[in-house]
Amino acid sequence: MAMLEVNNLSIQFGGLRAVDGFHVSIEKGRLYGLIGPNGAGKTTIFNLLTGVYKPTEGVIRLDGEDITGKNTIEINEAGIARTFQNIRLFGAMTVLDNVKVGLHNHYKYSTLAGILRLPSYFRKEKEMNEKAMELLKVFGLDGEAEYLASNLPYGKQRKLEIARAMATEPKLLLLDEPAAGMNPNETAELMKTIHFVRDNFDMTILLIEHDMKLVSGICEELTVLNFGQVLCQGKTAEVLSNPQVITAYLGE
Ligand SMILES: Nc1ncnc2c1ncn2[C@@H]1O[C@H](COP(=O)(O)OP(=O)(O)OP(=O)(O)O)[C@@H](O)[C@H]1O
Repeated sequence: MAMLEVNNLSIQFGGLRAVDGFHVSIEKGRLYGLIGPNGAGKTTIFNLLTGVYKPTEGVIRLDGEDITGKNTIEINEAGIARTFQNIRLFGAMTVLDNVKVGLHNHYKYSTLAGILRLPSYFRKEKEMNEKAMELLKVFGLDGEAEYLASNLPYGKQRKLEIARAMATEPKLLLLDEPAAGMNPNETAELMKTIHFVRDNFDMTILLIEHDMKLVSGICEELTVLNFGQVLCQGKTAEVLSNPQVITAYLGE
């Protein structure tokens, strides 16, 4: 069974059909790319998959569960986590606290226990600190745990965003243009991080990216989107040599 199965997904904004009959099937553990020209509908698809928008038509299944029409919190709990085109960290919070925000789905204590500082509150806080530090270690950020997130260099902020998404223990990780604004060294480091996440967490990853070096370097399969519709789908090398794809996207 596919980890993500999408059929006939569509959304209309006024007269514009921004996503039109989108379909994809992504196996567990796959590193999958979604590419296409500006305005093709890629981010709108992420917004549909994460419940920001409700589709006009279509079905979304995650690991066999129909999640169509659920809200963002329900979808995160069902197992989809994402990062954004423009990094959205809590800049005034520490690196550690940013990861702990992601852990809150799994570590719940009552408001009363929090206000009264009951033993159960301290126990959960200690567990969360340990778990968050473990994750930061995995991402090589444990040395900066007490830094303010906004003080990290750009490449590390991206890593932290991925670490925070991973703290929610997702089944599917969505990365929206993770290499945007990165220099070549940062992009190379990011490619290692994405591979590492896939291999170590057995994670299924769907990413939107314009950097073709990253796309051809790490994506095993691709969907090319054009004017909201699937133009081409399949193994990366085959898709990138497809004449229609070269005309619509790569040759621009
Ligand atoms: N909330 C909205 N209301 C109206 N139109 C929208 C809305 N969100 C997106 N669109 C339109 O839908 C189309 C697809 O936009 P989207 O941001 O998904 O493209 P994209 O492929 O992610 O582009 P880029 O590569 O530039 O990020 C665009 O024409 C955009 O203007």
